[in-house]
Amino acid sequence: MPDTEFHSGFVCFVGRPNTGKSTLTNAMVGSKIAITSSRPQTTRHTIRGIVHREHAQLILVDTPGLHRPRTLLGQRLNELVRDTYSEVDVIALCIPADEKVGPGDRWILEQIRHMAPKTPIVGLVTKIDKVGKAQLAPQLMAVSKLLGPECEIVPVSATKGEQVEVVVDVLASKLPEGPAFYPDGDLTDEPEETLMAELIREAALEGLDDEMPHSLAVVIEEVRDHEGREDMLDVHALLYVERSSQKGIIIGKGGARLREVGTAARHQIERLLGTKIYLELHVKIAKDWQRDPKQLGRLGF
Ligand SMILES: Nc1nc2c(ncn2[C@@H]2O[C@H](COP(=O)(O)OP(=O)(O)OP(=O)(O)O)[C@@H](O)[C@H]2O)c(=O)[nH]1
Repeated sequence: MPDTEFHSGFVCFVGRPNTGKSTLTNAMVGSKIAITSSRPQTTRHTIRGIVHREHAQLILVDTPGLHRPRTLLGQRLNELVRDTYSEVDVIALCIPADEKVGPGDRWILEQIRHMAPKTPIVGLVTKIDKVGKAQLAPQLMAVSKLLGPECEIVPVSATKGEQVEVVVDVLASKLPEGPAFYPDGDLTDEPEETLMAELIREAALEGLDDEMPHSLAVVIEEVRDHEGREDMLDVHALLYVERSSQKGIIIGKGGARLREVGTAARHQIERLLGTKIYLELHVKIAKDWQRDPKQLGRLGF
């Protein structure tokens, strides 16, 4: 009997670098990018995109990268990663069609199994347009052998749009039954600016303690074409904090930290938009902005 229930939930893509996770995310989401400030309180994850279909809503979340812990900070990060993996409803492990299954894939799988033993895993063999059928068949078998017989394997090409809907359907089938978390119409208003602000905010909070998140707001002041270059955008953003001590923390000694934040955020935004950007960040103090309705309005809350 066909399943006519609506399914909704959280999905994350994992895999070695360059395995096609972002490209597939974009192919699934299309032009719809989530307004992350409206994320449900049930999740602390950054939402990369929301896939709306008649029968399902998939919320694609970002997961911090896995790494071998060498320090206390490393351990803490891994705890965060563990929480993320165990909170999503399905994990999609991406392995390219044209690269042999290797120790990197096995290590990632071990980590996932260890951190989220109950979360279903789906194997995605990506970039299938790069290989012929003769090469694809053994790769599907190799991935199936890696994951075990209980896991579904889906071949896909994000760039050619082949099998993308099959990926959506298979992932959707692993999600719990339930209503959509987000209304359809929520997703398209100024998605890029909101997401840019969120990526900058994320980069600025990297490694800081729990207090700062509530005190930091990011506003995109201006986005325009870079003079003389069609392939580049200028983005000006303001980071609002509540106290001068916080300003110091964000900026760092001699501005070093802010420069790192800028670089990290720029990479993320360039990846998202597919264009080069010139990112300019300024930090301002807006005292008690959280409690001041006028300031809140200005900051877009
Ligand atoms: N031919 C082909 N190339 C692809 C496909 N999907 C991704 N690529 C290319 O593979 C490279 C890596 O893709 P990404 O989507 O950035 O990979 P990623 O896993 O998100 O990479 P990280 O951010 O490093 O983890 C890019 O050059 C993509 O254009 C595909 O379906 N076919």
